[in-house]
Amino acid sequence: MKTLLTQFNWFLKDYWLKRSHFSSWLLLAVLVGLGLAVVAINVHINEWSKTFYDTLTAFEADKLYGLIGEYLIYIAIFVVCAVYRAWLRKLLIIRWRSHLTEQFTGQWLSRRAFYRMSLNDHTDNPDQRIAEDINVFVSRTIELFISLITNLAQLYSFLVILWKLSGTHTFHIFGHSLTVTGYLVWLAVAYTLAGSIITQLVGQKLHRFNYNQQRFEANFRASLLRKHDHAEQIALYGGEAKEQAGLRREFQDIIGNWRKLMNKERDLGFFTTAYDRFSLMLPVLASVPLFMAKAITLGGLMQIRSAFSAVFNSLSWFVFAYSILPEWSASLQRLSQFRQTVEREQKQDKPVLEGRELSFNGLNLYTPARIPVLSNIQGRIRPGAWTRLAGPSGLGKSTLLRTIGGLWSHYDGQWQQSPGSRLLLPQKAYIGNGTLAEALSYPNEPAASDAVLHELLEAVGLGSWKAHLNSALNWAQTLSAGEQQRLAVARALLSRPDYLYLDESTSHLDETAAREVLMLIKQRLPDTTVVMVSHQSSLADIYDEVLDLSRFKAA
Ligand SMILES: Nc1ncnc2c1ncn2[C@@H]1O[C@H](COP(=O)(O)OP(=O)(O)OP(=O)(O)O)[C@@H](O)[C@H]1O
Repeated sequence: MKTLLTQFNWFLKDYWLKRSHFSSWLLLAVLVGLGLAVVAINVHINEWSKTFYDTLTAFEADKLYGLIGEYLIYIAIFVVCAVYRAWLRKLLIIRWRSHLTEQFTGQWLSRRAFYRMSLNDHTDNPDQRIAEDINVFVSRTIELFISLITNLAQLYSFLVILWKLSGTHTFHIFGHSLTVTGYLVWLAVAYTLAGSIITQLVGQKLHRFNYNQQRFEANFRASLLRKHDHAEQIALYGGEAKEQAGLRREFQDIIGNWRKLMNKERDLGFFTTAYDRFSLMLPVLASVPLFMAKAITLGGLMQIRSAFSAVFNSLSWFVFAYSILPEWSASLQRLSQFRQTVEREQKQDKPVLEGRELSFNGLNLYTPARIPVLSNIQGRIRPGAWTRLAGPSGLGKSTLLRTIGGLWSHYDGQWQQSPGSRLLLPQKAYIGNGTLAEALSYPNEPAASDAVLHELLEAVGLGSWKAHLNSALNWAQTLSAGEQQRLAVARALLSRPDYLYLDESTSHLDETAAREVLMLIKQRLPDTTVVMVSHQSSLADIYDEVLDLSRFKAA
């Protein structure tokens, strides 16, 4: 409980205790005000119903018009308050959610936390945390808070009314007499409590089935998405039948659980529907003794009925709120854990030691599970030269490139680099959505003129795509693997880094094309220090130096 409060406190401080969010406080105050206004109107309507039914029974037709007019005014105010309450609540939700989403995505994407988290299998899915949990947490917090105040006010107002209307009554049961004050209040409390306990008991299994249903639906969706992402490979293998069988199997889980869920809901429905329906008549039946004794009029009976129903609804809300608290606290916990993981990963970001050149002095590399990869690496990379990292597959060449590229933090010992920008081109370039000009300029916005980009495309061998510079195609699907590598080289030429790290970045090109592309880099970026990994042995003359990492293989 204490941790939950501490976690919640962070979210309060982060948004609600900042001066800049004063307008959200105003919004919240208006929302609470509208909720209280709705309660006040309900109280008036409750009093009105007594007068109205008493007027009816007294056949005072001339008074009816005035009463109907009064009712229409109440309804008009009620409608405006209720509609704006829902509208403003949504406005407040989207404000707080925007702030948190900005905050979470910003933190997650800063200091490479997102990259390190992607290396750990056990880290939560960011898509669920950022998209789903923030939404659940924000909506539930606001809904719970506002309805708590409104329901407390409604409960108090109508309990007072019901208490007054019940008066003190003496019941005669089996020869005994029992005098009770406010008996309708006790009846409402007992009826709601009994109903809620039975609903909880019958519906207990529903939670599990609902949870499983969401899980199975998510699995099915993810599976469909995988087919979309790997459409080409599946089509090439002719794996359609196998995939359909897999989808059918996964959908069977949905069907199986759905059946269990609908049966359980049916069982619960028998009780809850009867329970709700009966709650409409119960106060009438319970007031019959007062009515028969002429202690109350028909108007009084109707007033009791509506007051009872208000008390019943408010009490039921507390039970409902209690049942959604676990969902709320689970989203709060998951968000807090995600936030703490991001903070921890950000702290892993190690500052680069500045020196005169790129050099290693007893550098030890590990896997995220702390298994040694390379130990005690020594050496220097000559500024402006081209150095190839050599060694057998799986030795740790890419890991070293990731380290000097600023991605890998699982190391100790020392390495240093002279100040300057760096760019790492992996084997497979990332190409997001957008135009070819945007893909070329990534991660910056296109700043170069079309003429410059046309020339660049021509230079890297993508001249045939010049006409499509401003077309938004699915470039990751459209360009061949080799063309994607050419595009990555074009990006490097555009951004002109001081350090360029090439991790098998020409592996999809034939050796002549690879040589042309590398020579282009040499020619256009003569001062850039290049460190590369390549298995294309015929390119040996391209490098000035070779750093053989085999001797640093971890024991
Ligand atoms: N994210 C990771 N989690 C666990 N182990 C990893 C991770 N990344 C790399 N490794 C391990 O570290 C070792 C070195 O991998 P690395 O990719 O650096 O080798 P490499 O020399 O570049 O190999 P190749 O020439 O085949 O590309 C391998 O045993 C690999 O399994």
